[in-house]
Amino acid sequence: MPAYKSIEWLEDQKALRLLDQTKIPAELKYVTLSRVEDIAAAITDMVVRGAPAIGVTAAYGLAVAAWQEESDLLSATMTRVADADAILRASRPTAVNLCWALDQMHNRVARQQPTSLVAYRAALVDAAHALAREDVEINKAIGHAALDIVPQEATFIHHCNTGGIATVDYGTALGIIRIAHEAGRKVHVYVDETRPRLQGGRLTSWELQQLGISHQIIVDGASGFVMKNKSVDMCVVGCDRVAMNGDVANKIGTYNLALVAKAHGVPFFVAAPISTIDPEMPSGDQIEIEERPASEITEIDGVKVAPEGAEVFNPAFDVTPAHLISGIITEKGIIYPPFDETLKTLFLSNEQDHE
Ligand SMILES: CSC[C@@H](O)[C@@H](O)C(=O)COP(=O)(O)O
Repeated sequence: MPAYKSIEWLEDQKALRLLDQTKIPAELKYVTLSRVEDIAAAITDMVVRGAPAIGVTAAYGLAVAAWQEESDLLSATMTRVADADAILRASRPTAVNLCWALDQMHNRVARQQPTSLVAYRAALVDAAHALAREDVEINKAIGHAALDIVPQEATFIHHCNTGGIATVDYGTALGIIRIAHEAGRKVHVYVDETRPRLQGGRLTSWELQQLGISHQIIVDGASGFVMKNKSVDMCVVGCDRVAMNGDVANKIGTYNLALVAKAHGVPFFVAAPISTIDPEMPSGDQIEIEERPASEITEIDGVKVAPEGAEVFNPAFDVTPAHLISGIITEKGIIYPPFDETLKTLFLSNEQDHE
């Protein structure tokens, strides 16, 4: 059992404790944050990362903001929380979970109709706890739904990091692998190292080690060779946003992996909590793709590896078109192409569940 918590509310300090993902695997280090500005910076700087994890972190960020307010006025605290919302919403653009979690916080707190500061702060903390709890349940449900398609002996290729640290626990795509392993399936994972931040080589490999799951790190460019020469049963990846036509935004390199999978006839599955379906996005073309600093590519651990002055284009995500996706695995089951109608139905049923 992993002995770490990705995200933890410290009730005595009214603060959020995050596992610092920039330090793994060298160190298991936590940061304690009691200012919303620091929480937003932790999201931007990827101290915490992974779509569900940043959603839940932002949710707790609102609770932190409510305690940061020094006046004992409900109205001033609500203004502080509204300001915090704007800061958190702008911390990373691609994962829809961030905005979804913030919207959920407001809806859930409003349903409580808190009339005192004490009740308002408590409602925020309770709503964030609920989102955190639900995240774990959703991930387990995704993993169990996938058992139907995971063979008794299963070899996966996995991209980026979608595990317990990218969520509150279990993970989405990595949760599928974990639950298959726990269910007694014989599992092996080829772990895309995932340039430039090495979420695979640093984080996924570390998580799989803790879980005792057989795996080998490969460079991103090796997936074609691996699919050609090894027997790969399926690719599983996570996602940051699902458009209504089934296009999916995920870590840069996911699209390449999907193309290679198509070329080799390897099924390509996306693990997606229903909260990642974005009704505002008709297709992947409208999804905002975050661009990150050049230094992520030109430097490794602070050491320059590119020529001085080299220009860089560093999109952090790409969009995999629906026609390359074999299925989307959600907490309510696996959906298959064409995705449009099923995505609409799933999204609406999820809305009703949260009313
Ligand atoms: C369960 S995590 C799903 C996605 O957020 C994950 O695949 C991913 O692309 C993470 O990107 P990152 O830039 O590391 O936050």
